[in-house]
Amino acid sequence: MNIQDQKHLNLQSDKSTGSLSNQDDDVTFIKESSVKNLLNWTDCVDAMESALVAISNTSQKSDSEPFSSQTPRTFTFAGNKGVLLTMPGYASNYTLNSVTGSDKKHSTLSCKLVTSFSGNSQLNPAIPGILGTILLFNSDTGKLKAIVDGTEITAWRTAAVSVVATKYLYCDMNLKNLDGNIVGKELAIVGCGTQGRIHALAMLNYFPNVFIKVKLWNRSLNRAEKLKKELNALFPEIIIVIADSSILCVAGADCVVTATNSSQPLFELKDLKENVHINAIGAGTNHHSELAMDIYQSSSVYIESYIGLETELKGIKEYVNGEVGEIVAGKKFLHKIENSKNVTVFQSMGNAIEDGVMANMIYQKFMKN
Ligand SMILES: NC(=O)C1=CN([C@@H]2O[C@H](COP(=O)(O)OP(=O)(O)OC[C@H]3O[C@@H](n4cnc5c(N)ncnc54)[C@H](O)[C@@H]3O)[C@@H](O)[C@H]2O)C=CC1
Ligand SMILES: O=C(O)C1=NCCCC1
Repeated sequence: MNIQDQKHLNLQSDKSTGSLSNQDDDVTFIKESSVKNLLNWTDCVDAMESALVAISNTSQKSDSEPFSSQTPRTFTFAGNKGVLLTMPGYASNYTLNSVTGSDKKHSTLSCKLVTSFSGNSQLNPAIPGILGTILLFNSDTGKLKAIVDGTEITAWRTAAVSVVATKYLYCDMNLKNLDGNIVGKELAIVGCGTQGRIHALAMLNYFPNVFIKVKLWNRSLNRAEKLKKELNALFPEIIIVIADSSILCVAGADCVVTATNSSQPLFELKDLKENVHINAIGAGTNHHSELAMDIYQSSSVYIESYIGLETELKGIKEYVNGEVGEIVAGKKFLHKIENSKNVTVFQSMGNAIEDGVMANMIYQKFMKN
């Protein structure tokens, strides 16, 4: 039997081996196509809102409040070809409102193993540069309970976290005119690979009727053209254009997503209009190389976790105003910088708690089916 087709993967049922033995010990394997079938933006954004709140609470203060614990992720380099990251985390007392209701509290112990090999896009056929697997453990016994494909989850959870950040950090998101009409906004997608594409889909699906125009830029034109075609088919009412440069892409935009491997800034503060919100996703030599330093210096900057800040975002540490989860939970108000262009930046990095919460959300839906 093809292992991919099994719902439950009995790792070993022979007692003589001393390994896993009965029904309760079955390890559930959730393959990529099953994960894809169970993903939707409402559930993902709802789950990521819970995850971000749990991230911002790092100790247990009561029996009911969400909290989490995690260590900095590790990086094992495979020469100069790529890297393997391990991302362990524990999240407790969080809810998955849209999936299991607001009364059910979840606890998740997990570890994502994820590789990043940027050369994968040059293979024939190409495969994703970021490939992940998430291990879910029983959080009472520590026993492995599920292996969930993490490639699609990584893409969706990153975009869903950006949606939450946009919802809470983009001050201009209440877009009604005095006459009650919505003011059409412009979205710029800088980098049209896996992350650029999924961010475009997330933003346009989650904020319907907000964006009337999307500008795309990619280093190689064919990727921008491919995304334009896909978006035209899905959102015929929205104007989709390809920009000639990253600077022209962000000019006049209200909301920007950067999702490249660029080690050099793709634009500066002067290239942006006022009140812009930026979701900076990609990583070059470090995680904040896509935006010029003057943007961080004069914007309200939010991240997922202070843990990542210490280890991976040292270069912008002094400009960070808080975690998105602190704003979501109402622990902090959005920081305003006087006499500035009122730009907000969500500096994304990826976080183990997001992966654990997403994998559990998928697991809950999978087991219901
Ligand atoms: N913040 C987070 O949680 C996550 C961040 N990432 C990061 O996001 C970035 C994009 O990832 P994917 O979309 O999966 O990769 P991808 O390979 O599918 O797309 C990358 C895009 O960036 C463009 N690009 C590459 N080098 C460039 C350069 N020097 N200048 C301008 N454009 C360049 C390519 O043309 C391509 O379209 C990567 O840096 C990755 O590490 C990925 C997953 C999660
Ligand atoms: O959080 C993740 O997953 C990743 N972040 C940075 C790039 C590799 C994947």
